Amino acid sequence: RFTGTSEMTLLWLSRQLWRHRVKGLLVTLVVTVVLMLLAIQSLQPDSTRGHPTESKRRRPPPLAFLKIHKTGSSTVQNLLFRLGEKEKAAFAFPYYTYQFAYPERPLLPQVAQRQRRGWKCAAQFDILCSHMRLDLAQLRQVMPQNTVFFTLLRDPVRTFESVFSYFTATVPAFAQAKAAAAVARKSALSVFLESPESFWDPGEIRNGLAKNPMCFDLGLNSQGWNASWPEDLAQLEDAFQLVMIAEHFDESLVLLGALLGLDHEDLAYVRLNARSAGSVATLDEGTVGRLRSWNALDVLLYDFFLQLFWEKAELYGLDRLERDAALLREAAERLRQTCVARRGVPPGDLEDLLRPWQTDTATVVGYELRANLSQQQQGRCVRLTLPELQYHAHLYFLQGRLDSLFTRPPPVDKGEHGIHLHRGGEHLRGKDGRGT
Ligand SMILES: Nc1ncnc2c1ncn2[C@@H]1O[C@H](COP(=O)(O)OS(=O)(=O)O)[C@@H](OP(=O)(O)O)[C@H]1O
Repeated sequence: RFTGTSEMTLLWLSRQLWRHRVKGLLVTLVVTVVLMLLAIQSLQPDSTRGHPTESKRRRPPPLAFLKIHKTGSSTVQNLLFRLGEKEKAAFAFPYYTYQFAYPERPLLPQVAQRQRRGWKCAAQFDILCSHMRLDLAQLRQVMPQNTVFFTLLRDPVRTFESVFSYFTATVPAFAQAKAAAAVARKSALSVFLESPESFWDPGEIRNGLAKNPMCFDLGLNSQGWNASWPEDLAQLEDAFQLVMIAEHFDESLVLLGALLGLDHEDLAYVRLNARSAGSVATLDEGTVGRLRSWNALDVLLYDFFLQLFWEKAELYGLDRLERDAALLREAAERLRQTCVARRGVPPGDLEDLLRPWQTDTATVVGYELRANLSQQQQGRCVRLTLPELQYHAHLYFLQGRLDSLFTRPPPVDKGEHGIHLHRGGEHLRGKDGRGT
């Protein structure tokens, strides 16, 4: 796909990256950064698509999307990345990484640190959509006053199953259940659900996702029922102009489009970060019941916002919503037909640029693009399928920040090859918190 020296370097780097995937922490991080730089520089600029409304369209307001784990949030983030890149938006990114100090919440220091270090910073941010644990007060200080806040929820049973599968090795409560399951010769999830309390230490912050993960990401007290719950929900209802629902993804996007003045072409997407069928557990009725009871606050949260969602849908008009969702599906299907040769592609078959981050316990599939795309189509199609970490790296580069990674290092460990990396090299750390 890429030509000449760049192609040979890429091939070499690809092999190195794959070979050292598990053990080569610092070396691989350096390789990853260079690889991203080379590959991403090869992307053609996303030239405007020239549909009739393009020139007349008003610029969307500033946006803050709370990216809640395992709800379909990477699909929405990709859409915002594409939109923001086209509009030359200023992204409020975390410092050298893809998430805001998760699961801690020092959002402001992370943003301010960049400014202190002299990175090019716009007067105000247009889009914030990286993982964080919500802290409304800080978020309001970072983003302009007229920011539109929105987020996405997913059925709590499916969300937890996905969280468990993806983070089995890194959430301590899950890892302990996995160890016990190996002895009992059962699945880690079923062992965990038999007695979740016995694996769960609520004082361990890395266990945040182990119970009511959506509430946790929303910054709520997610450990159990508490008196402030109704008030907390009311605050969220106040703060978020839209809470989308993954089970009604297209309808949610139509409502988002109406809120932001976007059309179907802007909203077209492919489903990102999906696990292979083999990584998804089949849940019997008993397991579903146990999942719902362990995640009772997430169930309440979801039911509350599902009702609100339908109220918004009724205001929009249910028939109109279905019509517009059908048009969006058509636009998305056209784009998929143009771009995608094969979906559900296992990681080993994907080129590095398009390979989603993998964990030890879940296989995440991706897309193979059609051959013979024009340069313009290639730019658009690569962006459509570009996984979260790679797209972060690309936008960092565009905003002149990856450059700073090499020329203006923060206080650091000195990595191999004499290149300074931020401590632990979080910049391109994997989504389970380990290096690549
Ligand atoms: N459009 C749409 N509709 C419904 N569901 C979707 C959609 N896009 C992604 N997904 C599913 O969301 C899961 C990935 O979620 P995230 O991208 O939020 O994960 S992450 O926290 O950023 O790693 C992942 O779920 P699992 O496959 O069950 O793990 C995706 O399949």
